[in-house]
Amino acid sequence: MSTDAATSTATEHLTGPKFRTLRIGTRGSLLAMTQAGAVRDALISAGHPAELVIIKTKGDVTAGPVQRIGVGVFVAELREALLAGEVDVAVHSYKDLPTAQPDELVIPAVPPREDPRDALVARDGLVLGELPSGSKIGTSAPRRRAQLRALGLGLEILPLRGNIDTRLGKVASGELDGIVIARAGLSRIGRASEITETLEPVQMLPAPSQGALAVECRADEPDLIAILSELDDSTTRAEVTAERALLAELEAGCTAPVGAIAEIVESIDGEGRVFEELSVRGCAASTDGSDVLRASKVGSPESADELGRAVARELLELGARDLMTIAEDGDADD
Ligand SMILES: NCc1[nH]cc(CCC(=O)O)c1CC(=O)O
Repeated sequence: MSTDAATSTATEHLTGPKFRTLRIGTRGSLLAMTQAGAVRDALISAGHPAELVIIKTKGDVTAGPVQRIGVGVFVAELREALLAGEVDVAVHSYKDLPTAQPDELVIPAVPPREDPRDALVARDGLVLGELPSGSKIGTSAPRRRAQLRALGLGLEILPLRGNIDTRLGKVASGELDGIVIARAGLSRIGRASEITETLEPVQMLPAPSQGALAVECRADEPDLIAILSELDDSTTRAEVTAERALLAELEAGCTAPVGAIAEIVESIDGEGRVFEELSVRGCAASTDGSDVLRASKVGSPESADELGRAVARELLELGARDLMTIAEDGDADD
């Protein structure tokens, strides 16, 4: 650790026997506050005083498409606050993080995740199969748009942004017949009852690491890293590691038409012993939904990273690179 006076002032609360109240940086949206609040409560329960500090990000004040504001916009300013020592901990929706991790920051905890699947919220309690051809469905993720189109239901897919409440409001007002949205977000803010269908991964693979949180801190704080590690869930960690490795191997970002789900499953060996395996499924799509490639593998949870990369390489062999390039050149405006 540096002997620089300013640095020791900023970190002295970490070097004593007890931490002072940990400052957790969060965006101000209801979802972000709920997620960071859950981490705060878990820390307090484990005996570590903690409080929330709201950081306003450009993503919260701009209504333009995510592609135009830039990938990672929801993340960058939280990280700046962390690096500047304004907060000790940042809580992110893991799927919003770029795949490249900055050297100065680490993620000591991935808490148990919510259901990673996507959900349909449609008018009149309708499920996908009941929506008439031409129904207007809102979603902003190229991944969701591509997979919806590939279902061949003749749905009209429209761009959708804003916080969860705004999005749900477009179904209630009749502007849209339905929206597709992460189930986890709805559950966390207590509105899962509005879901009319939870989409199975065979229809719609979620975004890599959807439903998971990343609890991040500076890399040079071993005491804090040890405390945050208590919140880590090894199952979620293995699943997210595989999904993120798949995304990284495809060299794609959080707005790419890439879906992935990794799940720890129980298998039985030749002698009847139960053991855990990691199942990984992935897809790459063109935004227009003309083609969705899929691949999957099952292996050891210890080789989560390699398993995710192997599924990605299979997608690349099937032509994923060309497919995703078509998507980028085409209408990727939402
Ligand atoms: N990209 C926005 C975003 N980031 C995290 C969530 C929901 C919570 C999660 O997936 O962990 C959402 C909303 C959505 O995709 O519907």
